[in-house]
Amino acid sequence: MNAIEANRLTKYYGSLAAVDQVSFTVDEGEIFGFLGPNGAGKTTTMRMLTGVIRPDEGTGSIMGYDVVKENIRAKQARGVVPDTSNAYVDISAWQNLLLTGDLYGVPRRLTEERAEKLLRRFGLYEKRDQVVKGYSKGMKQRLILCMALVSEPPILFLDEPTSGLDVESSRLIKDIVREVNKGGVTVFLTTHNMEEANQLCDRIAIIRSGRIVAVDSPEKLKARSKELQSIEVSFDRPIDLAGVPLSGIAKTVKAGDKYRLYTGDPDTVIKQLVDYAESERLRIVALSLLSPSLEDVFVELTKKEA
Ligand SMILES: Nc1ncnc2c1ncn2[C@@H]1O[C@H](COP(=O)(O)OP(=O)(O)OP(=O)(O)O)[C@@H](O)[C@H]1O
Repeated sequence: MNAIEANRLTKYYGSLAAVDQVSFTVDEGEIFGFLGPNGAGKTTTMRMLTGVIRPDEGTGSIMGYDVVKENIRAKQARGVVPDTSNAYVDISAWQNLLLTGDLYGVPRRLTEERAEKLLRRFGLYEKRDQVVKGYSKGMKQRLILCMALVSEPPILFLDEPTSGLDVESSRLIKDIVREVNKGGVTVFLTTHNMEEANQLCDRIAIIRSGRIVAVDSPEKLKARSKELQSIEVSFDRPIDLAGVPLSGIAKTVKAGDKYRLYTGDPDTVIKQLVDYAESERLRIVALSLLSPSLEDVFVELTKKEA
C-alpha cells in the first residue's frame, strides 16, 4: 500500500489552476520532498492532502483513506506541521500538547508520557509551562512539530519546516525528521530549499506552475542533467574568457575571479583550456570539474518556457 497517493489533484483559484493534475505516490517509510519556487502550488497540494481544502478534481489518500470521503480516518493517520502556526499562544506548550492529544483521542496518561518525552527531545521541557506567546520562532516551530507527533501518526506532513529559522532550530528539526523516519514514519515535506531536499529526501517531486515536472531521487535528478556539468577555472591574471573561442560550451558564467563553463564534454574543454593557458603564458590556479548541483537541475526544470 502507498502511504500517500495523489491522483490528478487539481485546485483552481478563479481561472488559475494553482495545482493542475498532480499525481504521485509516496511509499511507506520514505521521506518525500515537494520542491518548487514561490507560488508553484506546494502549500495548496499539501492543504488538499491534509484536509484543509477540498480538491476541485482528482483524489488523494493517506494510508489508503480518501482525504475527502474518509477524512476522519485520514486525519488519524497524519500529523501536520502547517505553514502558519497552529499553536494557541495564550496557553502553555504543555497545555497545547494535551489539547492536541485530546483532539486525536489519545488517552490522557499516554499523551502526558509522550509530551514529556517530546518536549525533552526538543529542548522545550524546562519551558513547558510558559505561555507560547513568549516563545521564539524556533521554539514555536519545535512545539508545532511536537504537536504533530504526539498522536504518533504513521505519516508526517511538514510545510517549509525550517523556513526562517535559526541554524540551531533548523538543524534540530532536520535531525528529528530523520529520527522519526528511522522509526518508520513516512514524511512528506515541502521546501524551496534545495540543500534541505538534497540532505533529507529519498525522492523529490519538482513542481512548477501547478504541475509536476520531475519525480526522482536527488542523485538521479542530478544524473539526468549531464549537460549541466561544469568546469570551474581560474588563472593567475584576469582574462576575458567569454571572448575566447572554445568549443563544446553551453554557457560561460563569471563568478568572482573564476569562470564556470557548462559543458556536456568536459574532456575537450579541459584540453582547450590547457592549450589556451600555454599559448597565453597563463598559469591555471584552479581547475575543477563539478557535477550538477540539485540547484542547477532545479533551475533548469523550473525555467519558464518563453
Ligand atoms: N486562497 C487563495 N486564493 C487565491 N489564490 C491563491 C490562494 N492560495 C494560493 N493561491 C495562489 O495559488 C498559487 C499556488 O500557491 P501555493 O501557496 O500553493 O504555492 P507555494 O508553492 O506553496 O508557494 P510558497 O512557497 O510561496 O508558499 C499561487 O499563485 C497563489 O497565489
